[in-house]
Amino acid sequence: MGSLKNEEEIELMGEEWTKEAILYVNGVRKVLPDGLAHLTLIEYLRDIGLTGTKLGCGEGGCGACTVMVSHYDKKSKKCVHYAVNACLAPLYSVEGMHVITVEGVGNRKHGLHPIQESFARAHGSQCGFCTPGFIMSMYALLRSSQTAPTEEQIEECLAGNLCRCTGYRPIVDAFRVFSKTNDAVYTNMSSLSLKEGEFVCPSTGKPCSCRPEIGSNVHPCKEGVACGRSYEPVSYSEIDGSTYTKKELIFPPDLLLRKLNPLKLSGFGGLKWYRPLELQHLLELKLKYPDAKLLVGNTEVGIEMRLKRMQYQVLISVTHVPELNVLSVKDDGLEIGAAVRLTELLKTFRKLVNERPADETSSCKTFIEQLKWFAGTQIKNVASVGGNICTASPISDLNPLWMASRAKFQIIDSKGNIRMALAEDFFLGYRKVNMASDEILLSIFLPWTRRFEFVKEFKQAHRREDDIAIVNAGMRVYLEEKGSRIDCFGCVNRLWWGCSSIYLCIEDKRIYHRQELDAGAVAKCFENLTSRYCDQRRCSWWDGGVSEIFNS
Ligand SMILES: NC(=O)c1ccc[n+]([C@@H]2O[C@H](COP(=O)([O-])OP(=O)(O)OC[C@H]3O[C@@H](n4cnc5c(N)ncnc54)[C@H](O)[C@@H]3O)[C@@H](O)[C@H]2O)c1
Ligand code: HPA
Repeated sequence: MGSLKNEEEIELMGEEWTKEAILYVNGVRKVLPDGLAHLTLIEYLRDIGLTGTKLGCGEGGCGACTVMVSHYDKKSKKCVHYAVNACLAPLYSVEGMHVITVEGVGNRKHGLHPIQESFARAHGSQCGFCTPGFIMSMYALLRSSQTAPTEEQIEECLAGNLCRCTGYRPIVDAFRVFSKTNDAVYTNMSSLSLKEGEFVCPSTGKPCSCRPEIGSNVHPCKEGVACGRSYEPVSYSEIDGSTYTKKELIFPPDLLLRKLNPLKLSGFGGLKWYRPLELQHLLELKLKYPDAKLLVGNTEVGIEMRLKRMQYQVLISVTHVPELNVLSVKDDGLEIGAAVRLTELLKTFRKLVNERPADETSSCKTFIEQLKWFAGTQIKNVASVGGNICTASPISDLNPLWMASRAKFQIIDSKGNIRMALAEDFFLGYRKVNMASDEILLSIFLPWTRRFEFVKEFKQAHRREDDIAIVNAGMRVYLEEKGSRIDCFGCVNRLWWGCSSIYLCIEDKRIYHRQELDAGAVAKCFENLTSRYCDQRRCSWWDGGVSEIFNS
């Protein structure tokens, strides 16, 4: 092994690595010293006295640690704002960014922010532990929305925040005042949908039987006695921030002008942390440190290091490597860089589904559906497509879909040689993939679906949102003249991961011929498949036959 000096010299070839790291927290510039690579963002925030951000589960599941991160996106020339779990974000991952915590949103001394005020008035807070996280999720949604969000978007942004006191109703009520509510949905309701004695309540906008006394101006709901509601939602104009004296924190101009640098920092126990800005330098690092862990969202590695006590000596954050962030629409499909975040991917799929012929986007639709249940917004904002693929976890919600969609993975080695692997050949077993130690995943190619080809997702978990699958699957139906076939890929109860060996082929030549095809027939076919899994699961599902289905 060469001397430290020689190693340094080799590392410093090519790129000008620097240890200069800065961060803005609630509008205040902080210089991040070297030596903190082992710290998470929440540890740092609480160390500097910002204890409003709470540490709950420590694995990105409860949202108590939610903060908002903003950075300047050179491609779109815009500042982007998003919620993240500070418990998983490595401190240096937010270098050059602006972090806003609940303290930066508002407080009793300088005035509550309208979000906080509405939350308090709706009794959204009880024990208070989860409150900062809810406020920050909502704050990030409002700051990143061009127009008022819909109620669905509000619910979606809260899927990664847990509250064990309120039952969520007061929280949703508190935030509802910021939404674009289509009152016509309620007020134009046909009288047929109202039961006798019911009318549309002017207070709640929903059917109820609390009609005011004739001649009385007082509506019972206004007094908080009818409809079982003690809280009446107030309109946004009532919470106009008149008590909010502090201005909204802006994106620091300093960060707009700042040039990003490749980082080489360190942490406790000799931990090395790199942030290359070019693919070539990433490959060089991988050649030099074959065991280095690549990081994007750290939502898997962070758990491995903290909760499973796994130790890595070299971490390479690949978030800023341009080739890994490609999202390119081609004639025959979509190319997705391995570091593309799931939120970005979701946005792209939604756009494609609107723009392209329906035939081509069956896979895109199924990814949109599955991503709803994948994890909370904070996780999707940072977790990458490649991180999920390379983890090759048997509970992965997306990997069966890549296989069913005939996706191909582009893999590059440290010398720059590129090869392609079919998704269905890539997964070798429990957390094992077909990739050598000097190789990394460069991108994913998702082909458009063909005519008469349909892809569908399936996930069965204990709880609908933000939970680990017991069974999940990706299925493809392709209808051909000579009979049709269904290919199915999936995993069962974390115990088993089959990939190539579970290449399931259930042929149903009886019903599905191209001529007979309609959307209903395909839906029925998927329903049969999924109910088969569910039934099996209910009756001592593993021993009782699921393994048989998967191995047949
Ligand atoms: N914590 C949660 O609540 C939660 C929920 C859903 C999903 N997830 C995780 O989301 C992860 C995806 O995102 P992430 O970006 O946070 O993962 P990550 O940064 O933790 O990296 C995960 C793994 O993928 C490897 N990796 C990443 N990019 C690679 C590349 N281009 N080539 C080769 N290896 C690469 C890493 O070295 C690491 O082993 C999944 O692995 C999944 O476990 C977490
Ligand atoms: N979904 C949910 N949780 C996970 C996944 C996933 O795909 N991978 C690891 N944890």
